[in-house]
Amino acid sequence: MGMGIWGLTQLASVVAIIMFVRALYEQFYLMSPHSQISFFELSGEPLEQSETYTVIQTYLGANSSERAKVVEDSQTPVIFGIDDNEEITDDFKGVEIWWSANSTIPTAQEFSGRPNSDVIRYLTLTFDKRHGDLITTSYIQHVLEQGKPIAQKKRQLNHTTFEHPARFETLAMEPEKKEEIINDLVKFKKGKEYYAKVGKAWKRGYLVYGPPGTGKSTMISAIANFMNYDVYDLQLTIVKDNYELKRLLIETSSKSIIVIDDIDCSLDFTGQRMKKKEKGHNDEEKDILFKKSEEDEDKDEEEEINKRKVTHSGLKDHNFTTNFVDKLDPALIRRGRMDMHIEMSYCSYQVFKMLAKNYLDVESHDDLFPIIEKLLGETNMTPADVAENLMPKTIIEDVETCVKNLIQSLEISKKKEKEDAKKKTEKAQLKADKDKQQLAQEDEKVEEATEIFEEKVEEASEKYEEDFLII
Ligand SMILES: Nc1ncnc2c1ncn2[C@@H]1O[C@H](COP(=O)(O)OP(=O)(O)OP(=O)(O)O)[C@@H](O)[C@H]1O
Ligand SMILES: [Mg+2]
Repeated sequence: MGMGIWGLTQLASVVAIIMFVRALYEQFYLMSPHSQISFFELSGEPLEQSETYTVIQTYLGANSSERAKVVEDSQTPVIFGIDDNEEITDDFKGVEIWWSANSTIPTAQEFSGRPNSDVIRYLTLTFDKRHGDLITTSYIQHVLEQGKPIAQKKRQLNHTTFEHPARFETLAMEPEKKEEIINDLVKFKKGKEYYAKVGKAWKRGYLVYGPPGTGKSTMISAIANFMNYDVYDLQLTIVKDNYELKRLLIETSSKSIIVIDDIDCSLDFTGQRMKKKEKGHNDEEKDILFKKSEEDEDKDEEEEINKRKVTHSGLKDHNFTTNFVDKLDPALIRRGRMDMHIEMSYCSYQVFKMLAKNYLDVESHDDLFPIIEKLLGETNMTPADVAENLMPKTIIEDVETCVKNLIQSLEISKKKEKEDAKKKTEKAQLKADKDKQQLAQEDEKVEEATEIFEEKVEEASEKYEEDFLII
């Protein structure tokens, strides 16, 4: 009906008006159309990435179907977010939004405290000014809500951006053992063809174990530096199943070491581990699994998985554990699958000498070194504690004072160990006495009960006799 009153001319003029408005709009659009909001990577706190930045990056990465496709096709690791100078277009309720990733060289000191702080990254959101309200009220909230859960999952895999100063040269351990590990790594690195020839996946598993402070983390840093790989921290406690683990592993870039923090999940480990645990729950185990994948014939694409097992008593009963154990591919974590077992142990005299060389630049001392050798044979001290004791406490402390400090600590440690042992014996004795006492008490009770029983029997038979007589 409405259309009926519109003649052709009217319609033509409406079209004209629309076109005119559109031209005006376009002109307006080109003149002052956009607003921009930027989100910086750093939160202002040293070494801390802005949560918002991470969440947005995650949202953008997860949202880009095109990127996902590329990933599927080429089997390249998924890298969340967008890369420098890349642009992503998003659509929200029919409104187009543009995201770009940029970086700038810092001019002020405000972003200091970050290793490799050569650039500051930021994400810029560009949108039509007319949609300002929608963007600032709904869209940003939408992005954060969508990105957050994924970002949280992603955090299971923390890329450690710190520099790792540890090198094999400064890692104190028996030289033969160290050499064996280095040779193994070199062989692995060069073994691409060999692995392909024998039809084996190009991967390598290491189990690093030992009490706290014996250098397990230092060993991993040394390996990372030696292989020139990135280090990722993966918390197995949050990984629900195999699928998720695989997804996380794909997320890592190639040439990376993945450190997996794991609670004691009582996998079918050998009795050796159980024996260790009996000694004390301080023992820690750490698995490293190296995995290399071939992507480019010429490129040395490598991936490492470093799996770490921590025996933290407090975490033992946690639910994730059982979930995890049930669902995770045991092949990835079983001790038997590890190609090499590396035991990090308490400081030996040989290890002490390396630490003394590293920390004090001293190779021998006629009077003091023999004392240390004797003490190290009598008490257990971790390389971490030895190193700590060797470090000059003040700038005026000389080598001799430092070595003497260590001797003092070793003596204290020896005394404490003796006292602990004594206490333990005393405690055991006390318990034995108590058990004996309890046993005696129980015997007494049995005796008493027997007496009562006999009395009762007697009473009963007497009564019986009486009754019998009555009858
Ligand atoms: N074998 C070692 N050689 C050189 N330095 C060592 C060694 N072991 C320990 N250290 C020193 O002690 C510190 C702590 O060692 P590290 O963190 O590697 O021990 P860990 O076995 O990983 O301990 P935790 O079980 O507590 O994680 C290191 O920063 C390093 O300076
Ligand atoms: Mg450690």
